[in-house]
Amino acid sequence: MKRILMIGTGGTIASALTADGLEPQMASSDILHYIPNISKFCEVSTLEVCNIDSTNMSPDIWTLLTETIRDNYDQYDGFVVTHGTDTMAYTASALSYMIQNSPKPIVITGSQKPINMEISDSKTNLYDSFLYASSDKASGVQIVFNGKVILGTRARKTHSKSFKAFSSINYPYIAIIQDNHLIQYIQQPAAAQPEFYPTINPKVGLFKLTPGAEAEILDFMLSKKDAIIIESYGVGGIPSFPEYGFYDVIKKWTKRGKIIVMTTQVPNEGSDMEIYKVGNKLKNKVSVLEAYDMTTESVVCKLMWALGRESDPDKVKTLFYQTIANDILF
Ligand SMILES: NC(=O)C[C@H](N)C(=O)O
Repeated sequence: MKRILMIGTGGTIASALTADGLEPQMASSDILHYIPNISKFCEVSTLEVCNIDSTNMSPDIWTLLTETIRDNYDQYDGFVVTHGTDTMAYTASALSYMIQNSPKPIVITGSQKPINMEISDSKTNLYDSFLYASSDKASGVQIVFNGKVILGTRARKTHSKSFKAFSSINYPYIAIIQDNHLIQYIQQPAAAQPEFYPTINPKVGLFKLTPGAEAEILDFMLSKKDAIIIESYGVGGIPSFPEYGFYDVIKKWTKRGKIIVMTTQVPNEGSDMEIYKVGNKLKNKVSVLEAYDMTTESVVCKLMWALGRESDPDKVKTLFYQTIANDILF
């Protein structure tokens, strides 16, 4: 019998309807009562690190989650974290960098409808998550949702209401679960022991380009943060007319040691800045990094992890381009 630790954080799966809308209220032990059949294959202990709508998720809670899993690691065979869907992809990315090469599965799940509603995806998602966390083939960090197992570094919320809330970006599903049967397509590489990195640097920001966007705003953001991700268009570039001022702002702050990563707002296939002149100059004359096939969620969390370990831009660059949990393969 597998021993699984269920860690509650809140979200719709733990929510009840109040006069002001849905609010997380249920403890993990209450949620567990809805899926008695899992006792056939696992024994579950429960705890909560918080009980929040995941809109309130923070890097401090990621540290707490990492420490909780680290402190309980030896006592359990796997972990199920219940979480709101809104920032679940960020937490899946964060845990992929903060807990690396885990031989034991760390599964994150949640739902689009509360567990006590007549029509809800909660019970299936939870049951599937415990099934996956109890599998000998599972390892590392992943989201289990709507019958799909998505690598933590590749998940993105792509539907705000329907049960198929998550997609796997630029990477296949690693497994599917159909009628309680697990079909494992890809096994994650794991080490004998995981590495835990509970300390991260949260001073990472995101600047989304829109026609008319002002370099002044980017300048302000770079004055406040240690790293900025620019979510650009297409395969990547920056408005290049000198009067726009973007090139000068980027040059000024990279010279001062700030990290700038270019990524794309296009959901699939990633960046390739060298294709167009608007990106090429930036890539080759200024030391701007590039996200390639990584998700924006992973870029945010990878920078927090890398900046938590190093401050020298060359060392951050080396960590950034290192493939971790299959996050960058381009
Ligand atoms: N489906 C959900 O869980 C959404 C909720 N607002 C949350 O992220 O906590």
